Amino acid sequence: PPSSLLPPPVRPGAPSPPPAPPPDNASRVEPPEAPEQPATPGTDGWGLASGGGGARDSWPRTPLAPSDMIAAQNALREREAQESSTPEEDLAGRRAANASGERGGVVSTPDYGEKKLPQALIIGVKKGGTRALLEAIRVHPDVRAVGVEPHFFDRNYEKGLEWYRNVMPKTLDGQITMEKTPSYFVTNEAPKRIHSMAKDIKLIVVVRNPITRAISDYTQTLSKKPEIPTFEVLAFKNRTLGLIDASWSAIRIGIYALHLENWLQYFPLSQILFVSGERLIVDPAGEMAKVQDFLGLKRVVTEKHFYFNKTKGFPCLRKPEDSSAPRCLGKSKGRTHPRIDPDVIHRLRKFYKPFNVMFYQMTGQDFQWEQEEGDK
Ligand SMILES: Nc1ncnc2c1ncn2[C@@H]1O[C@H](COP(=O)(O)OS(=O)(=O)O)[C@@H](OP(=O)(O)O)[C@H]1O
Repeated sequence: PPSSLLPPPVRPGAPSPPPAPPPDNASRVEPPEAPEQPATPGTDGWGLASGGGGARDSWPRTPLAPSDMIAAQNALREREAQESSTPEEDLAGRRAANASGERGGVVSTPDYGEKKLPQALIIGVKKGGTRALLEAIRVHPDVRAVGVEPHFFDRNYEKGLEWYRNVMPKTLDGQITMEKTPSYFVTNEAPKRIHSMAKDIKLIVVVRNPITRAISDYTQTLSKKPEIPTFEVLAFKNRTLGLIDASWSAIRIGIYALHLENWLQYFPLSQILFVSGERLIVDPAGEMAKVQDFLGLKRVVTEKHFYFNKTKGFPCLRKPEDSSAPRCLGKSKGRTHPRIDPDVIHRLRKFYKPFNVMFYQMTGQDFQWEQEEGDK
């Protein structure tokens, strides 16, 4: 199997506990609740939440790398751990949406009901399109989702299930509670922990061409830390020999077959939905139909909820007539990727191909990444 081609993953040390997230602060619907689990004093509580899959949660580099590389990589990792994928950063026009007390075209339910543990999770992948998916599915009146990433099963697990439940929005009978934390997909302990909470939970993974995903991941880091080495430098253990550094998290996260193997020890394939990150952009309604079917929901989110915003280059959620606020994701999505040396792309294609093929076999879905240019 492809995993035998890889160096064994190095287990990271226990991460330091991050600040506690506030309750559903992304609910665009209801008036804010009094925080039962306030953010740690002196921190912003949320701004430091990872965009998911940062190296801290997964795969530090091997000690074989030269020391200067390790220093650069450590710096990188620290920065990745500080990446944010909060709705504040991701969503344009959220305040306006809040002010109008409206929720993606669906009139909100007031703050009734009770907080429940999630019945469905978006577990990955980082930079796959997870924010777009969450924002689209929460338009559905039978879905309530926490907008921020709770990172319960990777960083906050010791806080316990009651803490986790408190992070969730209140739901009415029949509504599904959801959250997204893209780093779960690459967290070794996550499947076991999630299984012990709810073995019938539904899991959603948004996957994207691993090469594009890696470049997107790198671009995010670069935007915060312009002095990091080039993608080409970080991608190789030995460029002359063409040896890809599979321990760099940007590369490692894209070895989907490897991570999936871990999930399949605990969950049947039928409990996992794989959403194409590429199709989520070109046919959001089509992908949302699959998501709603998988969740056992009526197909409420359809073509009429989306329009293609040419300026952004992405689909955005349509607003109801009485509101002018845009519902496109913010500027942290759709950053311009740096141009990567075509030889490096070529080498990465060769590297990922066996893993991609294995992933297609495991899932029974062909995501057609071999047909793509590489970085799109
Ligand atoms: N509708 C819409 N609007 C904007 N962006 C969209 C959309 N659908 C998918 N995408 C793609 O989502 C990519 C970011 O993925 P994530 O939201 O999973 O990132 S994160 O892990 O939460 O940081 C982001 O990656 P980059 O383009 O590389 O920034 C987008 O390509």
